[in-house]
Amino acid sequence: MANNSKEYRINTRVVKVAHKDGNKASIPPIYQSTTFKADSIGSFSTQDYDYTRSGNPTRTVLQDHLASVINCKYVYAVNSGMACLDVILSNLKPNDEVVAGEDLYGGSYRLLHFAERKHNIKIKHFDTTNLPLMKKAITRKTNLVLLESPTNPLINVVDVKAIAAHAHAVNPDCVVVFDNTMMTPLLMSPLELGCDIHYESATKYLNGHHDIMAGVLATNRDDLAKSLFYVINATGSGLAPFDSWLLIRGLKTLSIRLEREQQNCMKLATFLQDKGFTVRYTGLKSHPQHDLHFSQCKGPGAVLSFETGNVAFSEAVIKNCEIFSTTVSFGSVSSLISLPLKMSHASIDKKVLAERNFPQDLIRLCVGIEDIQDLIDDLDHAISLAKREVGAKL
Ligand SMILES: Cc1ncc(COP(=O)(O)O)c(C=O)c1O
Ligand SMILES: N[C@@H](CCSC[C@H](N)C(=O)O)C(=O)O
Repeated sequence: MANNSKEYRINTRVVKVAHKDGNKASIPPIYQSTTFKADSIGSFSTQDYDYTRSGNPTRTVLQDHLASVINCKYVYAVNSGMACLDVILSNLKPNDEVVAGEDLYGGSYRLLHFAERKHNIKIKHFDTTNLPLMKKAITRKTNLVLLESPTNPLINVVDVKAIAAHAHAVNPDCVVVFDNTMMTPLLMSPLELGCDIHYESATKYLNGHHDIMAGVLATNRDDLAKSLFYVINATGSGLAPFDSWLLIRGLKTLSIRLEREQQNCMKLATFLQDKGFTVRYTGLKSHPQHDLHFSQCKGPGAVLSFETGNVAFSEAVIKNCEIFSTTVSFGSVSSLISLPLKMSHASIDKKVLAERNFPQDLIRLCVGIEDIQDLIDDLDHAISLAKREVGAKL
């Protein structure tokens, strides 16, 4: 895969989309075509494009662009973040063992256990923040390790370098996979920390406008690239041309969006902490893994969660917000608020959530680019109304 602008810094690479167009269009054209003509029957098998499931020029521009942003050898764009994990799991064999976090995004948890039931894969969950425990859990029998950091929505931080190094030391064939949805390539480089596959839901920050579903898989390993592409082509999960084009467009503003979202998020975290709530955000010095986070990331991201101590109160805060809309997802220019237990993480069995002490009152904020004073006023107003409605002494 071409990596044309490696010499530039990431904030430039994210804007500079390399492409060749016969008409010198400044923006890459959308090849809204499922098929491509063969010069002759003989040339069919050697031409770059024959059928969009196998490859499409707009998707190629996106993938090359992302390879430049991520600074890696191979990128594949697929039709959702979950499709990334599905493609990865499709390469496992019956009885293969997966070690994953117990604090994973709800949809990832659901897909892992679907694969366990359907393909007879063994899934083991551990507290990934506990390094000695992880070192015991990952053995020579472990075929795949799945990590997320900071986790969604508990904002727990994982020592990625140490876990990847251990996994490869005990089993050189173990594939270490990292879900980088919360950080993006701008804030974290999982491949440089020793992971074999970096994937993320491009539905979130990479696109940034909540108008497409997409996923991105990145690797430097030739063997893994081959097996990932095999599944994408065989199953048809490659990203459609128009969505690829929209993602190219969205990506160009990633760096300024993220900068503003992080500034806003930091101010909201401080505001909520000053109000007396228990805030989970790596940008706060009070986060127990603040230093570990900043040893592997360039910023805190723009998702925080906080506990109020009272489920009814949390629900009332959410209901009374006006700018923060009650919506799942994150990474968009607009701010969102949600109750993970009943929304983004509702796909995890209630019993499992209870066993893991998942806070029922946990509110998640996904911070956008609006005026910070309006965001603070919106939350402040919602908190005041909630106090009146629920009568909580907070
Ligand atoms: C951390 C994380 N990974 C993966 C996904 C899945 O992405 P998608 O919704 O694009 O399938 C999500 C959210 O949906 C997520 O929050
Ligand atoms: N109904 C959806 C819920 C998606 S949650 C999306 C996002 N990852 C988040 O954390 O908000 C489902 O069943 O997957």
